[in-house]
Amino acid sequence: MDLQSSPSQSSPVAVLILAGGQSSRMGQDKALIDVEGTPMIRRVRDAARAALGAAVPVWGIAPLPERYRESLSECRWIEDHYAEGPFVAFLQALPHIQSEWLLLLACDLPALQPAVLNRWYRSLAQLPHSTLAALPRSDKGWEALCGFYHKRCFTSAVQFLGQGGRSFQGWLEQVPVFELVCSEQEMLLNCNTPEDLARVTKTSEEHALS
Ligand SMILES: Nc1nc2c(ncn2[C@@H]2O[C@H](COP(=O)(O)OP(=O)(O)OP(=O)(O)O)[C@@H](O)[C@H]2O)c(=O)[nH]1
Repeated sequence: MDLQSSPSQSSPVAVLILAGGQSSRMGQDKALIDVEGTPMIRRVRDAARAALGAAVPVWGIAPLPERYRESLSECRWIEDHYAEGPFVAFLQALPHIQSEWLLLLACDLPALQPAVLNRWYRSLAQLPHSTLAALPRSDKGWEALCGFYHKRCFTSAVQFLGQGGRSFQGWLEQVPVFELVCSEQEMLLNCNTPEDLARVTKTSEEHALS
């Protein structure tokens, strides 16, 4: 697996959005579904920018980047040559992004709260040097696709890949991860099914009315 690239200019933090996979539970490409009139992938980008500043570099990785270019124009796209899931996509993107911290986000997180992402980002400066990732937890375990990774994690992630590892959860069991407090668990909702989508739409309509 070739993980080389020409590195970009460094910045303290960047955002990486994952778009790809099968969307088999949704039955159509989740990234492009409108929630409150905005494609889900753009909502994710907008929340990240609101949290980290409009100038934060935003990257996307997808097997077919052209599918998303219109919805996410001001984004640097990387082609995912393997389409072997989120961990392998993340590893392909890391050599392109030289920021100290990377906020990794799935494209199917329509309820992200910028204030929470901002609070998490500000907490990173206090973490021990050994920390490679800072993530929230849910009852399913680490929320690997909604949190921060330090650039030092690359070596360990490549080693894990070399041992045949392909899953975030397996890798995260082996590295120092800091738990980000998340009492706002509703923002971690992955919109995977038409039922999830109906719930998100109903919640946003209720907020609009209140
Ligand atoms: N670039 C890239 N992103 C992926 C890949 N597989 C999944 N993703 C993204 O990872 C996130 C989580 O994906 P999942 O919901 O677990 O999987 P999915 O294939 O999209 O959906 P299902 O078929 O319903 O499981 C979403 O943002 C997907 O777009 C992949 O192979 N490459």
